[in-house]
Amino acid sequence: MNTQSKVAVPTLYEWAGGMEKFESWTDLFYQRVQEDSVLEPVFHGMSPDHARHVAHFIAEVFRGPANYSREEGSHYEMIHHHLGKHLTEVQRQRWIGLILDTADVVGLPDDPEFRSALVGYLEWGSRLAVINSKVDVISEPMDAPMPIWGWGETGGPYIP
Ligand code: HEM
Repeated sequence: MNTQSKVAVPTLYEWAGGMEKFESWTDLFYQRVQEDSVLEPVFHGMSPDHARHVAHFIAEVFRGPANYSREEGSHYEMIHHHLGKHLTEVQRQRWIGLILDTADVVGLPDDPEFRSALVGYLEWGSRLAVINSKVDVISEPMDAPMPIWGWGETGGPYIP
């Protein structure tokens, strides 16, 4: 019997393991970026807060606490960071490959439902980052809301 409907469905943030998990993920990812020949030039000289801000951004999108939008930026500002960077598809694919590999290294959940949602979000967000990097002005309003991501159509969380 499928008992899923009788239990509260966790958010992606909760299922991932909370803020420490997001922070350890992006910390290690941006350390590895600095050793990657394709990505190092893209992120050369990035702010020491970069990894933490990206962790807080994704955690908030996954329905975690609003650290990013309360203290560190907004959806509009996040887009602004990508403007005029002229990111390429080769760089995006390396970014996706490395961040997913790092998800395995730090032990983010690897069940099919979570990974489907994670990959869906990273594909969506990274493609928008590339699109935004080709323009110099943002078409979104300054008060554009943060995106919200959920389990999607897979019906998660995965129950073995
Ligand atoms: C889901 C996908 C993505 C998210 C959520 C995201 C999020 C962010 C955030 C929050 C910042 C601001 C960091 C800060 O405040 O210091 C930022 C900056 C930046 N991102 Fe992304 N990003 C994504 C994809 C990408 C991709 C695919 C690339 C390149 C391949 C990229 C390149 C950059 C660069 C170059 C900056 C500016 C770094 C600097 O301050 O020098 N981003 N991103």
